[in-house]
Amino acid sequence: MMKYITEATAKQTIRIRPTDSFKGTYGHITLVGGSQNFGGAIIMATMAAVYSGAGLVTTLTDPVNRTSLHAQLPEAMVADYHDEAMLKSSVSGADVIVIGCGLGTDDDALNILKTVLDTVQPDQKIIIDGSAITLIATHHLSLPKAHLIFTPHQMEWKRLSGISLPDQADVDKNKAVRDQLNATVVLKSSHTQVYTANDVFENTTGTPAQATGGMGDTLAGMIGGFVAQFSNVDLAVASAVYAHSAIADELAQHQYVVLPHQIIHHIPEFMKANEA
Ligand SMILES: NC(=O)C1=CN([C@@H]2O[C@H](COP(=O)(O)OP(=O)(O)OC[C@H]3O[C@@H](n4cnc5c(N)ncnc54)[C@H](OP(=O)(O)O)[C@@H]3O)[C@@H](O)[C@H]2O)[C@@H](O)CC1
Ligand SMILES: Nc1ncnc2c1ncn2[C@@H]1O[C@H](COP(=O)(O)OP(=O)(O)O)[C@@H](O)[C@H]1O
Ligand SMILES: [Mg+2]
Repeated sequence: MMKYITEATAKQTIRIRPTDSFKGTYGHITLVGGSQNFGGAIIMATMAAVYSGAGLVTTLTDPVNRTSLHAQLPEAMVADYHDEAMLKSSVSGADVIVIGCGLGTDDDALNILKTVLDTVQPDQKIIIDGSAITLIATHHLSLPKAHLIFTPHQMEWKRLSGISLPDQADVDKNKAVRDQLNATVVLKSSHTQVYTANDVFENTTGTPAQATGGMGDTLAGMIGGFVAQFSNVDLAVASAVYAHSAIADELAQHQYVVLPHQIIHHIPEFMKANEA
């Protein structure tokens, strides 16, 4: 039976911070992505992770993106994703990895993705978005033992699952592929659904004002931030999906279009209003 993601989901998840805590309490995220052409995607994902409250954030990207990322977000550490030793150690040191936002699909991107998938350990959580999903589908890459969270839009889900867009309305078909992948699947659309081991949740927030490039990159970073901080992974994913679109709904009351960076700036306020 379909369950719904509501304000109650967010309030059940977002916790008042204990006084006796420090940055290590809130998780270390490593994000990997941002080719020379798609730097904006990894900047939005990184900002979303930091504004969601992740304790420590490291971004591995093409060096051409370093200055623009730091100009917006001095809080993030940045390294070159071509440096394989650095890539491996940054992945090993993370609680949560986010890969694929603006990664692209060329040979460099494929090699970087393979290195990350080879390095991930079973106790880690990895959010697989955008180009990383396309690469896994195209090259039939095998998946690591880890907590896998895929965040496909409908075309990416078609590439990964083989399910046509009309057939994606069939929850049982999506579920069957989720079971094969043994992953959490966030199937993004105007009514985003979250497939977990035991449940299917449908989001109740969202607006066509969100239909703009970078919106999914922002969600991937938010999911990373929520999963890094809140121990129930399914609730953390569902709450990030809810918050991303609830903030957009609020802004869309007065705006024709809502930009990803505008959502990002409102995350801390949303979390404060819903902490419990
Ligand atoms: N500023 C930046 O740096 C940005 C960087 N980005 C990065 O770019 C990379 C590629 O990601 P991508 O999603 O743009 O391309 P891709 O996977 O080929 O999908 C496009 C194809 O799928 C279709 N399609 C798409 N959505 C659909 C849907 N919901 N339902 C149905 N169909 C849908 C679409 O159809 P069409 O629009 O042509 O009708 C088209 O054929 C990725 O790494 C991402 O992070 C972007 O985030 C933008 C901002
Ligand atoms: N009409 C809509 N209503 C609600 N949400 C939408 C709508 N259109 C797009 N979105 C949301 O915007 C995001 C788009 O993700 P994606 O296609 O990966 O964007 P990008 O890769 O450009 O960042 C998803 O979270 C999706 O749910
Ligand atoms: Mg995307």
